Amino acid sequence: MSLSFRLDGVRLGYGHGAVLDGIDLDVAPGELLAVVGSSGSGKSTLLRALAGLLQPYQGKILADGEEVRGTSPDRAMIFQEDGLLPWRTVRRNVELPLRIRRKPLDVSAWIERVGLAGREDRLPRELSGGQRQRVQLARALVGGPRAVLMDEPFGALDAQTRADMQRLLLDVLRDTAATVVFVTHDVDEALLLGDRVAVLGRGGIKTVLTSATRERILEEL
Ligand SMILES: Nc1ncnc2c1ncn2[C@@H]1O[C@H](COP(=O)(O)OP(=O)(O)OP(=O)(O)O)[C@@H](O)[C@H]1O
Repeated sequence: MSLSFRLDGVRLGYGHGAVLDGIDLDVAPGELLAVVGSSGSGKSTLLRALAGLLQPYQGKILADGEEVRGTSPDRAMIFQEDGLLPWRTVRRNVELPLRIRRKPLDVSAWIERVGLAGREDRLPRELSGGQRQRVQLARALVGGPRAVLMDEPFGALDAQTRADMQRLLLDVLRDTAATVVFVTHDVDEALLLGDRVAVLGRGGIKTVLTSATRERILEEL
């Protein structure tokens, strides 16, 4: 069920030179890979490429051995902010992946799972930042994706809400088989969530740490 990724000699950019080059990376099925790096190091760029939103200039990106050529409902994305459709209620935002796949619109269990029961009919602007990220989490998982790509999803939240969301994420991921790539600039978040931690810098992946410590990550950053 969970997806594996393989990047082989990947070069990524936006038409004016490479942002990342020579990227070789394997992500195992069911793994949670945290990606850290300073601002501008290319974390979002890497994630966009895994999502199929950005094609490499060179090299290959494979998902379960198949080249990634565009987006797929198998690979759900969660953004830091503005990931929801502002004119749709909580329920109708969460239903979206099911509508696209013409599946039954059975979302109540996920809305309850993320702690939003009773708020189904609210619009995103009527929710707190943390609640909006709960909606994104439910929407990402409701269709049973094989991978979830998360771009600093808790980066704009206060410390307590962020800690609550990290706990919720670890909890709900136990019920899914999804592979997760989680981008953050927060070393502690990467340590808490990641099975492994990839450190980006100087246009590439500096290292992938299997048993990461705070000191080791800070050394590499
Ligand atoms: N759409 C775009 N068009 C042109 N250049 C871009 C685009 N998106 C990002 N870049 C450039 O690519 C580089 C890497 O950006 P990216 O957003 O991947 O970094 P990041 O590590 O996610 O940063 P942050 O932590 O600040 O979000 C930056 O130099 C940025 O200016």
